[in-house]
Amino acid sequence: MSSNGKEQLEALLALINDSARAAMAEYDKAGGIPSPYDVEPHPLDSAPDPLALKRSIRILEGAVDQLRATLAPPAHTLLTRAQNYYWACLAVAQRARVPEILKDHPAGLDIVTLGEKTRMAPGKLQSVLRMLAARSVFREVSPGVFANNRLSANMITELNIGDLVELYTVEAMAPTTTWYDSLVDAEYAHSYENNKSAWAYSVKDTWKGTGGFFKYLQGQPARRKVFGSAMVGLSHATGSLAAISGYPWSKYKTVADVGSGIGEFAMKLARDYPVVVTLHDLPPTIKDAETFWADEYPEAIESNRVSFAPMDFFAEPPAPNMDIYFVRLCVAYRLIIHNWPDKEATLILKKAASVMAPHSRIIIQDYVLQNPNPRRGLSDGPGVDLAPEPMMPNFGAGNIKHYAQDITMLIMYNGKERTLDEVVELGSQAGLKLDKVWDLADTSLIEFVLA
Ligand SMILES: C[S@@+](CC[C@H](N)C(=O)[O-])C[C@H]1O[C@@H](n2cnc3c(N)ncnc32)[C@H](O)[C@@H]1O
Repeated sequence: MSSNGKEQLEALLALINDSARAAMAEYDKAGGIPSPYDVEPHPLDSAPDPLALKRSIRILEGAVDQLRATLAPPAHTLLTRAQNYYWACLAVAQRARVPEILKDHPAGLDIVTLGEKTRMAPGKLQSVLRMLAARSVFREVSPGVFANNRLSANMITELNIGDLVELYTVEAMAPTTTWYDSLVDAEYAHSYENNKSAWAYSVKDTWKGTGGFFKYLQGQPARRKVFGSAMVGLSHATGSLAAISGYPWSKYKTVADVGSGIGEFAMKLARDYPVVVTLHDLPPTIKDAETFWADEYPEAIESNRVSFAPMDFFAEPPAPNMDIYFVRLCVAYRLIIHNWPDKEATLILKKAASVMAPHSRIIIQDYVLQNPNPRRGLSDGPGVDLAPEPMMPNFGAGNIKHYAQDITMLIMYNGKERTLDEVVELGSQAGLKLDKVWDLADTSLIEFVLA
């Protein structure tokens, strides 16, 4: 037992106090400090890159979790973690569109009316909503009467957080029920092929197609729509739009977004900078992208600031920059490399390296996993922060999204999140060398040039 336990807990308490006050100051600057009983989103909820807030929350959540795990009886902690039905209740509320139903009822709706509107038994729905209200999503304003609050109201803004919740609680959670079976199955256990993931195992008796999750999605227009929309929410929730203001895009003219999805990031980029963007993705997704741009930003199509180039990034390189005036080819990979095991990820990078000009850069935007126990005094790499003592150097639960996303990638694709060293190694296999890391608190931009 540590003799300086008291000192360490006092230090954690001080970190909690300081980081909470720093977070309050950020809210104060942006329209006022929120109350636990707020019913509307705060202006800062939709800010694209609240970096300072995220840096404070990373310390606050990490320190609170360490303090709770130290002081609570272990059996209590293990039981509450094992009984984490929270995600399943979120899935029910989102799929039943409860936040939407409550939107025009600020005083709340009784559970019988909610049951009628969702076609559910009132008693069952009440258990779901009570569980969520106990963790600050929805508010039980009087017994059996539920209203939206700031968190549930955030599920119905144009940031598509509701669809993000649906993607993670439906597609990504379903395979966890047979995850262990896949980990010990003779055919699946030791394979890192994309089509031998825990997700592939979970659908092997029901889906007759071949390939992994993305191949499956191409034949599922409704689920593909949720996926495309959820990526907008993911960009926001991971703060990845910080890449728009956190990188000197004005130095560049052309951006090929490989595995662009519907091109929501590229659209924001094209609105903020005079860049010409090329979207690369599988053919059905590129069709969805064309519709999305025609609806949202037709001027970019009319002025040829966007082109839609269907491709398979394992089979073909991205479009080489054929306009010789544009000497810098910016090839942006966003949230893509983590979907793939090392062999495939290297192949994607090699294809791009083969068409790079000397000034071209490859930017990988991803979480960078930190070694949980690096020696103090040694950073994980240029631009990667370490947590203050006595926190775990990787911020522990303050960075839990990174480790959760690592598990999501493993379950869905046999992919993974990587440490900086692992990403640099992938790059070097593809003939690239690291130029710079841009730490955006949640994600990082890892910038490569030709070796
Ligand atoms: C996680 S999503 C990321 C989308 C977008 N970059 C973003 O950050 O919102 C991965 C994308 O890779 C695309 N993709 C998967 N396999 C592909 C392949 N073989 N060739 C091209 N695109 C592919 C998917 O269709 C999907 O749009």
